[in-house]
Amino acid sequence: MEIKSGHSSPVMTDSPPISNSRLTIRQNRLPCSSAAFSENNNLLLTVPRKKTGILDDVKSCGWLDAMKSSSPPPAILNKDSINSDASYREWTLKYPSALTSFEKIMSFAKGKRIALFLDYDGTLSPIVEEPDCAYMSSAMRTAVQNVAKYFPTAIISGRSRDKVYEFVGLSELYYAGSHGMDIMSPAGESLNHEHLSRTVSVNEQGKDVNLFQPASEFLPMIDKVLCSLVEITKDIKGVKVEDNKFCISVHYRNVEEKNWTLVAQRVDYVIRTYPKLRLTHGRKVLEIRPVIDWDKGKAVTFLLESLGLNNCDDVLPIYVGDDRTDEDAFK
Ligand SMILES: O=P(O)(O)OC[C@H]1O[C@H](O[C@H]2O[C@H](CO)[C@@H](O)[C@H](O)[C@H]2O)[C@H](O)[C@@H](O)[C@@H]1O
Repeated sequence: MEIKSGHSSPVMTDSPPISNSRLTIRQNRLPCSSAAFSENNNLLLTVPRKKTGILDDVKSCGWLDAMKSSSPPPAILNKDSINSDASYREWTLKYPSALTSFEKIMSFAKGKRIALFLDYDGTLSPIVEEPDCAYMSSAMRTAVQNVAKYFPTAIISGRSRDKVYEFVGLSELYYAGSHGMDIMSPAGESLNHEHLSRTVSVNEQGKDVNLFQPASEFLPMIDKVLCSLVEITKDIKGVKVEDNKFCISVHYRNVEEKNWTLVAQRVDYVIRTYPKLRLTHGRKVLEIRPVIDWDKGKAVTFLLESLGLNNCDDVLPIYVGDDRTDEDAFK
């Protein structure tokens, strides 16, 4: 995709966002050398550091626990075991499924204009071992296509926008990749925002589309970190480092559990030298992204404002998602 013209940047901030700050890392710069690292795997344990990085959490087990619990084991996904799991039952009382109140939602939606926001992984596609194979079914694609005939519909994903577009393949949708940091309108639709400006680009079919990329200045840094992460994790079997354009995913789903600490240590080693990057945690994945005041929730608000659907009593935005990063949008 080729950028045709540039406009001013959106507001950015160096302060960590309120949400998702649980894994924010702020540490002193240290030289990063993968050669030195691979010569001595214990190097990290000998480097003095401030008590704010993931390594400290790993040492005190908190991080490892978080890594273990970041995706429920298959047993808990079984219907019978869900019913017999007391803590899960208790949780569902506090957070009941929207589907059990479907009639209520339908009557609430009556006469309202709906805007639909959909997460991709775990929502439109099943969670699978290999991230590159998380295909959505054609039945799901048809359902999304049908709903988009009636309501503005957007996919909001942690993946790169290109990748999620490749999976979904519907040109009539809005796409927000990289956890909302890369927003694209369908051809012929604009992203009109009162305060934030967008760029005009050309899509694969040669048609004009609008882009909004609040983290574009971080691209060179992200590219550098991507290379370092690939290099520093290459000897850990099962690690996959995924380029999500404005953010990076380090997958450990296929890594032996005994090596999870090692994955955390290596990621910490690279990231600690970049105070402008932060770390969040998804389903068996560590996600590295720029410290800007932007997330899936901000992307949803931006789209509602661009569509002229904010602050209207007759608008019902609906967000469907399954992961921690979706909580920013639920809020
Ligand atoms: O915001 P999303 O669309 O939900 O994307 C979040 C991450 O999803 C992908 O990883 C997850 O799904 C994979 C495929 O099922 C699975 O193998 C992995 O363990 C999950 O974490 C994607 O690969 C990441 O880049 C996204 O950030």
